Amino acid sequence: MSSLELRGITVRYGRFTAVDNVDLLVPEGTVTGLVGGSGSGKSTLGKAVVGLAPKQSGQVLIDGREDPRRRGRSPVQLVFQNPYASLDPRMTVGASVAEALSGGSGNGSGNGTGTGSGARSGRRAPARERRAARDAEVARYLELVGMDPARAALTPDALSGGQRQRVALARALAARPAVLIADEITSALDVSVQGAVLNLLRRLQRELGFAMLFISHNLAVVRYLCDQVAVLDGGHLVECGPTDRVLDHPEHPTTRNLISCVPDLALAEEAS
Ligand SMILES: Nc1ncnc2c1ncn2[C@@H]1O[C@H](COP(=O)(O)OP(=O)(O)OP(=O)(O)O)[C@@H](O)[C@H]1O
Repeated sequence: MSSLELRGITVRYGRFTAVDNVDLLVPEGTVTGLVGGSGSGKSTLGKAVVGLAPKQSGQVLIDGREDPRRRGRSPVQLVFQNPYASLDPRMTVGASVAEALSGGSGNGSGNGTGTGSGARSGRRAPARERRAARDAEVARYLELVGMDPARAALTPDALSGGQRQRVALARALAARPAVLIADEITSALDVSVQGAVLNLLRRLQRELGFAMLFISHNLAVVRYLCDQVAVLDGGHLVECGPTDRVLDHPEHPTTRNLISCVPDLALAEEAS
């Protein structure tokens, strides 16, 4: 299990500061919800963690170490809001997931989901065997996210939004992340499949034990999924604490304001 620690992260777009000196710890194996109004800097902070936003200053630490790349790849995976944009339309589902697998067959590292079928003896297996091992591993990741492995041969245009988001998750998990950043991953989906994807994410997070930064507008979902909540306002982290404490007894006016916009949570707070 791994932790994610952000120290003094600042992101500027030209002269505009989108994220200002943010410190945040996502303890190992736990989920932190990142909430805030529109434009408060949530996505920018998530992108800065994986180097997709221009970080002016600050450090991203995994298990206390900066940039601990494994096999040349980042231990942090980001799943975007839009499953239609996050997959290459020309690649089959199987090829997409296979691309994310580290070095072909499993190495038994990371979250322990590898097959262990690689050439540890030093002898390189014939191409046919390597392909079969890779296909088996792709099938396992598709099964992990509740998809029929027979769909590996399809391209994304043959899938529904919910199925595409499952493929995007399978792809992220195939990279065996220590940390997953989920940026509004259900907001582009039909309400009827949002619950299924969230249940899946909760189950996988518990089973595989990765740390997760869960970016969301939806405080009810944050309550369901997150151990702690961090609140952004104008690029500043204004409040952070255990989920029940922050949502039931908010200390900052921004948090109170966010809660007051959700009728059920506002009533729960009034009743407590
Ligand atoms: N590439 C960019 N260039 C310039 N400004 C940007 C860029 N990306 C984001 N911003 C600005 O940075 C601020 C934070 O944007 P960000 O997308 O991180 O907010 P957010 O909290 O994720 O909002 P939302 O919930 O609406 O997605 C906004 O004012 C936005 O306009």
